[in-house]
Amino acid sequence: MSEERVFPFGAPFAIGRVPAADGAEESTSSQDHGRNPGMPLKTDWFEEMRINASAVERRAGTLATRRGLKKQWQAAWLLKALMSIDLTTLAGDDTPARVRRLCAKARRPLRTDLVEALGLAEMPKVAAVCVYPTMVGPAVKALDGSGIPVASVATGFPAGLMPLPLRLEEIRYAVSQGASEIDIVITRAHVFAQDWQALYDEVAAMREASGAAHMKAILATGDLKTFQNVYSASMVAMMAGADFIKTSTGKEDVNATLPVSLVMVRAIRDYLERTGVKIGFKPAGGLKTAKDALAWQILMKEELGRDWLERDLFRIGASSLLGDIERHIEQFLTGRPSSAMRHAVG
Ligand SMILES: O=C[C@H](O)COP(=O)(O)O
Repeated sequence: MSEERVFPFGAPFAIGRVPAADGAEESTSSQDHGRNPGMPLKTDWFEEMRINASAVERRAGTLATRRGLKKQWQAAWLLKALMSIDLTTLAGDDTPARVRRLCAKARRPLRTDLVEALGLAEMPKVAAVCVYPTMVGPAVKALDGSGIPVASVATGFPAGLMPLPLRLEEIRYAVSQGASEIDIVITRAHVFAQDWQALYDEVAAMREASGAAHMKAILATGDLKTFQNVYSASMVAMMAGADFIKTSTGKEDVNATLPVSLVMVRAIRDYLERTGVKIGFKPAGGLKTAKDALAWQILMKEELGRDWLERDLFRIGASSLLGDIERHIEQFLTGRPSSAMRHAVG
């Protein structure tokens, strides 16, 4: 496979760059957008908001098709998606051995021959490894020296139905084990009761317990029932200091969907307009295909812009997406369909 076939726009892009949709390479150097300082609760920012559900569904439905990525850019976008993955294992039968295997994959998510064929100077890495609190220690050890952060779910994941002091203690435990990112779950009942003060107070307390660790707030949107609830919960989580808002635990009946993600990214856009603060977005749960990854990348770029293709503002939470991305990159490089059995599961 000649370099020209793979990169008709010229020299291979460097890690941390992604070609523009029109093919022009544009720098989007990774920058740390820092922490969300949060702000006092202002319910008037969302209580008056009316969301037109059919307009949301329509817009989400056209997003993935509106901007068909030119075939020659797809490998670059998929590589970018791979580098945005929070590679996850959150199963009752997780063991340190499984977590070590996952960390080995996080360090080397692509086969060496594919890395070479892409003309990359170094092995790309996933954005983070995401595990349960008791698996943080083994993950930190296995990732030592790699620069890959460990994210821990906490606060009684996935249901969140534990007393708040225990949920806060769980955060502190995960941080003490070396987690530098904490994925919290909100109390859904506060949303059903429209008790925004209670929701704000719990998320703010979780943010404080996270200390220097970046905090992602999982809204469990499949439980929240209405777009209105999703928008309001997004706003409250951001006001309370969440650095990222995340759709789902992967355990709800309905996990990440494009319409719900659209509502969340619009909330991020509104928050940015009002405060100047950039909040990250993490779709999670049920994202398994390269096509899914591209659809969410298009959503980010169309709705929020190029900065939200970088992993400091965009993550994909997934336990079984990497294999399909690797398969599609190989298919792109060879021009032939690649069999799933040639790739590691996950
Ligand atoms: O936070 C990440 C999710 O739990 C992953 O869900 P998944 O197993 O459906 O990919």
